[in-house]
Amino acid sequence: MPIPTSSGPDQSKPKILIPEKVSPDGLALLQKSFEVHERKGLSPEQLLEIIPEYEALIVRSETKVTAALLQAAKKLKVVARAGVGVDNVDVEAATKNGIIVVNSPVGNINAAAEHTIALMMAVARNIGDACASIKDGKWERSRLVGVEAKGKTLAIVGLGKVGLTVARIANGLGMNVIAYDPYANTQLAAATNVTLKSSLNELLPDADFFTIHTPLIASTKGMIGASELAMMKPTARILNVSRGGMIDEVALLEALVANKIAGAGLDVFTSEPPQPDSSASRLIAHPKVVATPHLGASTVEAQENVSIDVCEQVILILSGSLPRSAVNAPIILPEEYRTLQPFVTLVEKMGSLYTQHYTTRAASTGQQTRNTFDITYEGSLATLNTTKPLFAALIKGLLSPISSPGEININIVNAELVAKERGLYVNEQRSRESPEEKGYTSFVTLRARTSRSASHARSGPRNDPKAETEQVIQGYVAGNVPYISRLDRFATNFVPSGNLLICRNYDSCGRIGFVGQRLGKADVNINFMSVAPLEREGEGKNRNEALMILGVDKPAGKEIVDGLIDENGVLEASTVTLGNV
Ligand SMILES: NC(=O)C1=CN([C@@H]2O[C@H](COP(=O)(O)OP(=O)(O)OC[C@H]3O[C@@H](n4cnc5c(N)ncnc54)[C@H](O)[C@@H]3O)[C@@H](O)[C@H]2O)C=CC1
Ligand SMILES: O=C(O)C(=O)COP(=O)(O)O
Repeated sequence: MPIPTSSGPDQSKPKILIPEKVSPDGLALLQKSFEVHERKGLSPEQLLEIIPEYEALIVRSETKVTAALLQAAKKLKVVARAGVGVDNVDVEAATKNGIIVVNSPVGNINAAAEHTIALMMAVARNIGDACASIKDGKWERSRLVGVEAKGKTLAIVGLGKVGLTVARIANGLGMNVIAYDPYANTQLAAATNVTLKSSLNELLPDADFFTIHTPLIASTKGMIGASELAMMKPTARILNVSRGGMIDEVALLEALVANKIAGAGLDVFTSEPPQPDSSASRLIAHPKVVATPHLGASTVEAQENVSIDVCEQVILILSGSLPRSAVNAPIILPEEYRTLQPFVTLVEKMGSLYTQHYTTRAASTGQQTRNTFDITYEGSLATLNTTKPLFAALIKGLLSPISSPGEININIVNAELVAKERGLYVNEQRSRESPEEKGYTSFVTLRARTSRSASHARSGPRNDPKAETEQVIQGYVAGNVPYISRLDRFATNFVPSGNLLICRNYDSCGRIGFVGQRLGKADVNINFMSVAPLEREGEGKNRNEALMILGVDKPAGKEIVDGLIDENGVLEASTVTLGNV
C-alpha cells in the first residue's frame, strides 16, 4: 500500500495524535512514515488547542470527539476508534467536516463475550465478595454459597456479534440459551442452539441469567426498567457489558435492595467514570454487584487486534485509499454519484421506512419481522451496469434504525457480507416494463416476505403465508427528489424525510380531527399531511380504510402513539424518523 513519504525533516511528516492507551502493535506500523504523538491525560481544552496540527486522531471510548473539536481540527482527515462503539464521536459533525471515522468492528468481540461470561461466573459464585472477605482475614464459607451455570437459562437481548459469541460459550457450559432480537439472523440462532423469543415479556420470566448486547440507541435506552425487572425471577442475575443506559440503574439498585433480583455483573455505566453519589456509584457499592471499569475489550489480544486494524486504516486513508470499516464513508463512487445519488437516497429511505414502520408493528403484535426482500428496478434504472450502490443503500437503510448512530459501516464493498451476517436476503430484479405511462422514468418497488427457515426457527406465533399481509413500499424520483408512491395497498405521494407519523384508520368522519387534536395537545406540530384511501372488504359489510401520513416537527413519543389507537381514532400508528433528503 502506498505510504506518504517524508521529503524533508521529521516535522514535515503527517502527525497522528493518540490521547489514550492504544496497543503499540498497531502504532509500530505508523512510526516509519508519520510523526506519532502519544499524549495521555490531556484535558478537553488542551486537546482543542493542539488538534489543528494533526491529520489523524486515534481514540478509544474515553476521548470525547465533539463537534467543536472536529471544527477546530483543520488538517484532520480521520478519526480512528480502536474498538466498536463510536458513541463518543460526533459522527455527523465529522461527516460535515469531511473527516472519515473508522472503527474496528470485530477485533474485541471475543474479549467482550469472555468478559460477560467472567462476570456471570463471578456473580454466580460471589467471587468479588469472597475475595474482599478473605483479603480482610475472614473465612466465610457458609455465607458465600453460590449457584451453578449448568442447566440454567441464559437470556440474551441482542443476538449480534457479541451476543452470539456469548451464546456459543454458554452452550459449552451446558446452559439453555434463549434470546430476544427482532432482527436476529434466525439461521445462525438455530445453528447456535438459541431459541428466539418474540418479545421481552416472553423472555424475561425464564431467565436465570440475563445479559444485554445491543447498541445504545433510542429503542434500547432504558429497555430494562422496574417493570421488566419485576417480570424476572428473584433468583435472576443481570449482566451488562454493552453500554450503560440500557438498564435503568436506579430500578436495578431498588430491585437488588428489595431482594427482587439476586445479583448483577456490570462493566458499563451511564457516566464513566461514575460521579460520586450517582446511581452508578451506588450500584457499584452494593454487595450483590460485581463491577469492572469498562474492561470488556481490555485484553492483550483484543487491543492488539483493534490497534492493528485501525492503524492500517489510518495508513490507507492518509495515502488516499478507501478504509475497510468506515463508519461515515460514502456508499457510492464519485463517477456514479451524479446519476445514482437520488436513487441511492430513495432506496436508503425505503429501507429505513420499512424497518421503522413495519417492525414496530410486528414487535407490537409479537409477530416475527421479515427478512427476505424483493427489490425491483423499473425503467432507466433497469439498464444500469451495476446496482451495487442501490443494494448497499437498501441494507444500510434497513439496518440503520436498529444500530447506534455511526455504528453501521455499510458500503459497496461490504454490503453483501453484512446482509449475510444479519440474515437479510435480497433478490434484485429488473423489469423491462416502462413506467413512463405512470409519469416517471424509473420506479423502485420493495416487497418483504418471511423465509421458511425463519418461521421454523422462531418460537413465536407461526406465520401462515396466506394470512400474511402485503408489505410493499414503492418510490420514484422526480427532479432529483425521492417520493414514496405506495405503502402496502395504499397509493400515496410524499417525500420521505423528517419525522413522520403513519396511521391506518377507518375512512370515516372525525379521524383526522381526532389525530390532529391529540397531537396538538401533546405540542406536536403538523407540517404536512397526505391521506391515502382504500376500499376494503370487511366482514359482511364494506369498510373503507385509509392511511394518514403526517409530517411532524418532532417524533411523537410512545405514549402519544399508543393514545391514538382508539375505536374513535386509528387502528395502527407508527413513528418514523428519516432525516433530510
Ligand atoms: N464493554 C466493552 O468493552 C465492549 C462493549 N461493546 C458493546 O457491545 C454492544 C454489542 O456489540 P456487537 O455485538 O458488536 O453489535 P452488533 O451490531 O453485532 O449486535 C447488536 C445486536 O443488537 C440487536 N438489536 C438492535 N436493537 C435491538 C432491540 N431493540 N432489541 C433487541 N435487539 C436489538 C441487533 O439486531 C444486533 O443483532 C455494542 O453496544 C458495543 O458498543 C462491544 C465491545 C466491547
Ligand atoms: O469497543 C467498544 O465498544 C468498547 O466498549 C471498548 O471500549 P474501550 O476501547 O475499552 O474504551
